[in-house]
Amino acid sequence: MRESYRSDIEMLIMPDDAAKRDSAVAGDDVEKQTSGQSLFLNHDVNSLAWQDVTITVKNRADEGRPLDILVASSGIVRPGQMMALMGPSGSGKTTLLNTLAQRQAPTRGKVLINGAECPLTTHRAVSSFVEQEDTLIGSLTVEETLKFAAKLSLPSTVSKTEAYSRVSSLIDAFGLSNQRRTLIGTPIQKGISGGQKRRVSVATQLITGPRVLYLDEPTSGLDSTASFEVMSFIRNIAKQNNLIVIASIHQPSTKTLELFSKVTLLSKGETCFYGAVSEIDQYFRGLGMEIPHLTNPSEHMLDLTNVDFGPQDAQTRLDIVLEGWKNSERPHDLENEIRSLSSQQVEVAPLTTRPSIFSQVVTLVRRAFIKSYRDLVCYWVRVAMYMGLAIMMGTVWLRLSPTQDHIQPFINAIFFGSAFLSFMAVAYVPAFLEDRAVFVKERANGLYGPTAFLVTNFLVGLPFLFLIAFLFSIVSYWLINLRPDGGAFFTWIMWLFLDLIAAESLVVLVSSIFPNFVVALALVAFANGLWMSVGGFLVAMPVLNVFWKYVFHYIDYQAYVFQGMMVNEFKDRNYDCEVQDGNCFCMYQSALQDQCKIEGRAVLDAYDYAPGREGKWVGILIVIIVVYRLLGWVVTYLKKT
Ligand SMILES: Nc1ncnc2c1ncn2[C@@H]1O[C@H](COP(=O)(O)OP(=O)(O)OP(=O)(O)O)[C@@H](O)[C@H]1O
Repeated sequence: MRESYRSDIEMLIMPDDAAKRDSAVAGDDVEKQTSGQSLFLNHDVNSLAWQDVTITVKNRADEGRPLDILVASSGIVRPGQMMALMGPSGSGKTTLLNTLAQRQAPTRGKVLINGAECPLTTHRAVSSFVEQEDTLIGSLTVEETLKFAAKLSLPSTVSKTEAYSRVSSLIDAFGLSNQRRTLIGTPIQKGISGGQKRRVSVATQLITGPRVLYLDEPTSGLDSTASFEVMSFIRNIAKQNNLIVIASIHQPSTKTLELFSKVTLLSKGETCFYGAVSEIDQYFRGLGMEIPHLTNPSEHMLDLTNVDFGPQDAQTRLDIVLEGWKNSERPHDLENEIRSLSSQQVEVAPLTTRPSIFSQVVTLVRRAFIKSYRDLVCYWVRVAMYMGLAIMMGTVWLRLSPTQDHIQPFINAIFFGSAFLSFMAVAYVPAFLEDRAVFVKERANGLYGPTAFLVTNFLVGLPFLFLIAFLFSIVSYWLINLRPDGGAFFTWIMWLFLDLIAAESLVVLVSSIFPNFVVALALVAFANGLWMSVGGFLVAMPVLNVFWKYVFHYIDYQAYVFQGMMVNEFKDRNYDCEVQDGNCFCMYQSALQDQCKIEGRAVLDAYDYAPGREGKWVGILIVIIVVYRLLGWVVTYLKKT
């Protein structure tokens, strides 16, 4: 069942326009009117060409000797045209696409816009790159996804009305009007189809009105019908807006191939064919390699150029294709066509007015807020888990009494509460990695940087962690019967809150260094095990050997939380000693011994946790949190993938 989300948070995203849209853009009529209209007509870029582009790498398999993975590739694409980069796996499609998009510098040759080489900033300003993997946020609707993309990418000079109009036009142009308020979808909440997801991904890249669009395998993972649908929408938009589209594509169906204007066919980095789709048939017939009746031309071209899985004479056949290309007039004609391009620097407004970090953080916080209250797995399952833990703890250590035989269970409950809750932060690893994947993609597209990402992550985490600390404590604190005092209760919540922030900061740091689910999970679990062991409770400080003490104990955030909670429990509470046959036996010696009681401070003395140092411990915890976060920022800043 597809859920239709009435955008109750619309006012949050684009308040003015949500209201206007409700009155103005509600019906199908308007949708029909807007579809087919130009979204952002390209007036600036009249050609994208590449000339003799060669990429040489150090061959991993041959002691780093030079290896050409792309050899003297040339081509030209004009406005309204869509070019397919085709070839068998490993033929160099992605390498060429990345080079054209200036994500990779050519060893030799040039990439020209309007016949001239242009600076990277200009190229970025006029183009967009759609990655192979969709990294959409599953708990947002189609419309919200585009609105947030608009908010993050459009300069402040673009008015809200204009931004909304772009979003609306894109939704219509990509045939997503009926899915406007449907969720993208998560593993447990069904959303739009795979093809529709691809269309949303492409639409988000068109918000800024690029003139050139690069697509890395836009149809991968889609069946032939969905592939055709996705490419048809892109083709129509390219035609209507005079856009230049270049897509690497593996094996399009005949119908999908016909949507393209041109094809570059590669094998082992060399050009096998470059030209109009309509010329494929005639060209290969000329080589004596006619496309057999009822055979898909892409399949035929791949068969001719694939030497990995082809028949024994595959290499001979490929040599004929390569020779055929070199000996034809075509490379020469292409060279002349590129040379004849009148060199003219592209004029585009530099993106100097990007949204400020503050505005990016506000947008990202709003987006994360929506995600958090909709994404069951990410947040509510974790809340449920902590509540289960609270009930478990509260009932295992049920209603302890202030007597000496319950002193140890109290201490154990404090240790378990602080250590295990911190340990459970491992459950945050998948959610963080998911957010990070979205960030990596959005950063590559120039939307925002590590500061906005990590500040948002921190801010969004705070209320959630406070909620967990509060709900967990409200159940477990009173069931266990920890010191029954309002002030003590809120102090306990404060320690738990700091504990959870530190634990989550550790998750952010570790998962940023190792952005792999299993590795991050194992390392966070290991680190928590380490903090438990060296905290001073399981192995008393005088016994703990100097290595663990001086290298790890003093940076162990769990230790400060445990000490703080111990002081909170024992500082102002007295415990009854045991009376046997009228005699009083006290486990701890204190000033109240003559009243057959133990002063809680005597317990603290035994652990050397003198009250009065809580402020310092809170300070140390904050420093640990800040250091984790700063290190997380440094790693994220340096690590681009
Ligand atoms: N340092 C290197 N040493 C050896 N080979 C390399 C090196 N770097 C890249 N290659 C090879 O260059 C070729 C081009 O890779 P590219 O990813 O561009 O191909 P592709 O056509 O996009 O493949 P696919 O369809 O599988 O994505 C591959 O065969 C790759 O193994």
